[in-house]
Amino acid sequence: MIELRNLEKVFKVKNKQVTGVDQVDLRIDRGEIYGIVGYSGAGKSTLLRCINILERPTAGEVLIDGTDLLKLPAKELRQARQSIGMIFQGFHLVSSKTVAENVAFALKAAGLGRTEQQKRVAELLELVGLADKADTYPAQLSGGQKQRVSIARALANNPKVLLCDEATSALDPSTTKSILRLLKKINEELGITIVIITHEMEVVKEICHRCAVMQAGKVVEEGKVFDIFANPKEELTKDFIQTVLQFTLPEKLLRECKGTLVKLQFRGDLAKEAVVSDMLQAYPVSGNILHGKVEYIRDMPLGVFMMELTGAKDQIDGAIAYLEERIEQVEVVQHGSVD
Ligand SMILES: Nc1ncnc2c1ncn2[C@@H]1O[C@H](COP(=O)(O)OP(=O)(O)OP(=O)(O)O)[C@@H](O)[C@H]1O
Repeated sequence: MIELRNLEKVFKVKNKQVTGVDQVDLRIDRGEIYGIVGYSGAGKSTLLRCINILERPTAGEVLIDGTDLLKLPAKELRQARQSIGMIFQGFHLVSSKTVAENVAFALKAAGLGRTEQQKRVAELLELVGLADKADTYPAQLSGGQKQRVSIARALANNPKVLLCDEATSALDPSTTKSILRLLKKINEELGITIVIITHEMEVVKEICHRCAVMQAGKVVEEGKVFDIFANPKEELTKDFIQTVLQFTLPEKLLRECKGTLVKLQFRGDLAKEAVVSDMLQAYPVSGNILHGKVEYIRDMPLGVFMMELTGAKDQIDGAIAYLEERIEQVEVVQHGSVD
């Protein structure tokens, strides 16, 4: 439904040219939640703003349901943009207007009558869980509530697409979770396609179906979120994944650990249990689990744990080879110093 072809955005700053987005090809399907991650300056905001032509690309195509927005005359482009809602990190609410007036503003602009506006505002505030805040001013709301108002406003004209520009970056972790739950509900119940840019892999893990990783204006890796977590290819992607999957063992524990340390990563928590106990039965080694956790990537479990193996070297080598055959990722973090 959203297709970016050879997209490029070059900014002219004095005599210099700065490339914000560099030859990006991307396809986002109808009804999916798509994440775009990258460090600061990677080009995420510019890419997102090119989707609704808030930023006009210098080259390429922006196709929404097959129509290239860049080829539309001004009036038709304005209409097409009504089907793309957007929310921002800083909420962008009008402080002198009440919650209801902030939401109604988008409806007024679309030419809806007063009674219809009131009905729609009530529906939207109910949807975002703010039915009791209609007459409140933004200054009296928490950050999470302000973001809910901006989501209601973005949905006012029944968009097909919702663009989220670092929508949770200004919020604490528990408010972030509640906003992500709301976005997931909107996606599931209204079928709205959501594109979310973020520097937090946690956000991607929580709600996205697929994601792209950006660096220096380019998409360097792209795919289903679970596959990206389970099997990242690029170093940059691995860095992002580490922010969610990494655990560090206390130094004292590492110093005292004389056996061979292996890190196992596997899909599903139960599958692994049998593999490890089978390995311990097949090889005369001891296995001591030092750390383990199962992360849910959307709803699919991905387990990571660290185990210390002790025993004769050839038996440990055999045990590791056995694990490697059955578990997706086995990494020897430290070789044992004693048998
Ligand atoms: N209006 C502009 N004029 C000139 N250069 C710009 C403009 N907007 C963005 N850039 C440049 O384009 C590149 C990409 O910026 P962009 O804001 O899209 O990155 P980002 O990944 O969203 O970063 P952040 O997370 O910090 O917002 C950067 O080098 C930036 O300096």
